[in-house]
Amino acid sequence: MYLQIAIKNFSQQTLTYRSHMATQNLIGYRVIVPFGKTEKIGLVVGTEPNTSLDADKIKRVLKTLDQSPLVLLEHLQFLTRLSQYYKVSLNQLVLAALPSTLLDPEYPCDQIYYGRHHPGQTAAQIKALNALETPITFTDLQLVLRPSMAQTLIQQGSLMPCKGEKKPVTHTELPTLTDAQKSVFDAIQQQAPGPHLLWGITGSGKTEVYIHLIQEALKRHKQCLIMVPEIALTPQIHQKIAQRLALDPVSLHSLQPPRKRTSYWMKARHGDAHVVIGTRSALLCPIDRLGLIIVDEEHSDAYRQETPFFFSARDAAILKAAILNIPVILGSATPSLETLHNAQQNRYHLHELLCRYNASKPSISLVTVEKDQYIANRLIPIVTQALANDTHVMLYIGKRGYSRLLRCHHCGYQACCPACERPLIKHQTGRMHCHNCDSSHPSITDCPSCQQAELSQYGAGSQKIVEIAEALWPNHPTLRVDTDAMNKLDAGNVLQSLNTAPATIIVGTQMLTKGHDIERLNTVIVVSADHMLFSPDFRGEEKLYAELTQVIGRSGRRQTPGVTYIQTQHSKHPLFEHLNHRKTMYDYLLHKRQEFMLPPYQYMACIFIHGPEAKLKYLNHMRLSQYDLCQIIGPVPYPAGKKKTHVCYKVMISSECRTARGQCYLQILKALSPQLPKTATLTGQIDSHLSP
Ligand SMILES: Nc1ncnc2c1ncn2[C@@H]1O[C@H](COP(=O)(O)OP(=O)(O)OP(=O)(O)O)[C@@H](O)[C@H]1O
Ligand SMILES: [Zn+2]
Repeated sequence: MYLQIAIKNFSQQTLTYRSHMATQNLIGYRVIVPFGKTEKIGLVVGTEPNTSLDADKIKRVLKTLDQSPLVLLEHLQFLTRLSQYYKVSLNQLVLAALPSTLLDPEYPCDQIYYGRHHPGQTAAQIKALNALETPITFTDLQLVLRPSMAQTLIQQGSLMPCKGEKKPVTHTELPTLTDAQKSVFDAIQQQAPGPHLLWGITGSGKTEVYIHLIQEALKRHKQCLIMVPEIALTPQIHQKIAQRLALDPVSLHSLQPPRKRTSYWMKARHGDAHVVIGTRSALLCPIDRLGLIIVDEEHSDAYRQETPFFFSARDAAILKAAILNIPVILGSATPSLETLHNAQQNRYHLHELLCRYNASKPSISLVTVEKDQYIANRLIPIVTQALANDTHVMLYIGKRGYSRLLRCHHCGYQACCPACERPLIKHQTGRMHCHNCDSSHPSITDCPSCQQAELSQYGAGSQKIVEIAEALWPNHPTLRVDTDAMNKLDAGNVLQSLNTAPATIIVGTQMLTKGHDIERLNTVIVVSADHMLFSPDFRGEEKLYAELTQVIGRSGRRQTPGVTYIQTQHSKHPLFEHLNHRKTMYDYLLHKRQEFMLPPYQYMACIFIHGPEAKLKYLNHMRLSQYDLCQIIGPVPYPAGKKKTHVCYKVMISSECRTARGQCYLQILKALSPQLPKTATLTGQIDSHLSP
């Protein structure tokens, strides 16, 4: 018997080994195998009775590590389907699905235990548990604890071997759903399984509906997965679920230290966590008794993973739910055009929540600003009054940094990133940063091109707005929320703490927009919305609509009505005209897509070729052959990113037929790869909507 084993190796393909067990089915088990002069841990993903390889050269597995499969068959089936759809190797997907410690040969491999607090533990036991870093192997456990203590903890279930069991759920009383929420809840219960779009305006209580659905799933001894687009949203939902359902959800995200992540992953895998909250990678965790998936803020681009391979966690969630035959809820106030289109075509069930819970819809005013003004004069007393009323004020600015452009008024020189040619952004530290490729450069004052003038600064980023706010309202704290100021997890915690903080001016970027439920925030000012009105990205308007709706939605979420002021120089733009009428807005956006033959009316894919400039010059003149039912554009030059000496080319494929698109994509990859120099890399994105 030959085994296909997923294992870290250069080819990124699974490797073949000979089984050491005659009869046992090892699919889903971890094994130790010889690898060159060392040994490695791999996961068995398939078996075959024969092989076309030279049988004498195939090495034998040394040892099985797990007592039961670590990855379930259904989950392997999901990963296989995902690999077929995104044309990514199964090996890569399996490696991404497992926490790194579980494949680390340095980590001794015997039975793994993880710690669990529960009532009735003595102070000494709690202390011992706290001192342990779990998950822990049996061997390590003997080294860290007295054998008698280890024994007791295992016996009483405070240290759980990774096997899985059904933990009882405590029944809690949930807030009563409103009639509208109840009818959505009932409809989902009746129509499950399959994809459901929950299109509910901001503050309509989508989270409350999720919690009721989770409670029902728990009663059926199922586990639930809630996906959030950003780590910043995990603390809030974690706290809400823990409180409402009296249980301890586990979170899975990339900012966790490896051991902690492994411990949580194990709890999810073995059924010990009733509710798992996570960002896109959580979807790859083989949750034992998964009965419900919720994809909150489904429209978010953060569900798209680009490296090391491309996939959309939202779309993958739909695939997973189909394989497991369970419901998947896509929730948003501003669904993506793809999802809405699918609902309109009856491929997804559609549920709507049109009113806020116990609050009115915030009002929107457009405010004209003069070119050199950052905050319109007429808004200043409004903010002052809001702060005096002990309420928070949000100044939303979609951009980080201090000033956005450095230009010479004499010769027109503009400071740009030497690597990717995007404008450099000045930060308060004085240095200039490229937000595209994350590089940092020393500041320049005089124009390096004509030496005739100092560079002038244009456009404000969040740092500048903080400076302005501090000067205007010196007696109130300002809080800057962007990726330069804090990491995403801290942002979530800081925003949570605002509920009890004095009246604060919150200045921030997109980290603020989605899902946050901040009390006493009634006044929101969008400092500038114009940067995306004329974006070259065909999704620019869709994104701006979502961004604005989400920002507006942060205000007035309790009794006092919210007011949003949008500062613009283009108040006649159709986007503003439809801003308050979601149906006509979506008609407007969808109509444009149909007219220009863009998604969701077309399926797209992109291929990127990265490499040294000299070696890829020939791509400038290359003509790719045409494929039936597909349009192909490129190769065309594309911004290259970090490496100065490298260039990038992009090929775009679009088709009305999904299968034709997929085949064409593979054929182009096949045609391109043998021609490329070794130093070049080829990557691809299926369903990618990157702007041309
Ligand atoms: N039936 C209910 N009973 C009690 N409180 C509710 C109910 N429905 C909603 N709420 C409260 O109303 C507020 C807004 O609800 P929630 O955060 O669920 O809205 P949402 O639709 O998820 O909004 P967003 O899209 O902006 O994230 C919350 O504080 C929530 O607890
Ligand atoms: Zn750059």
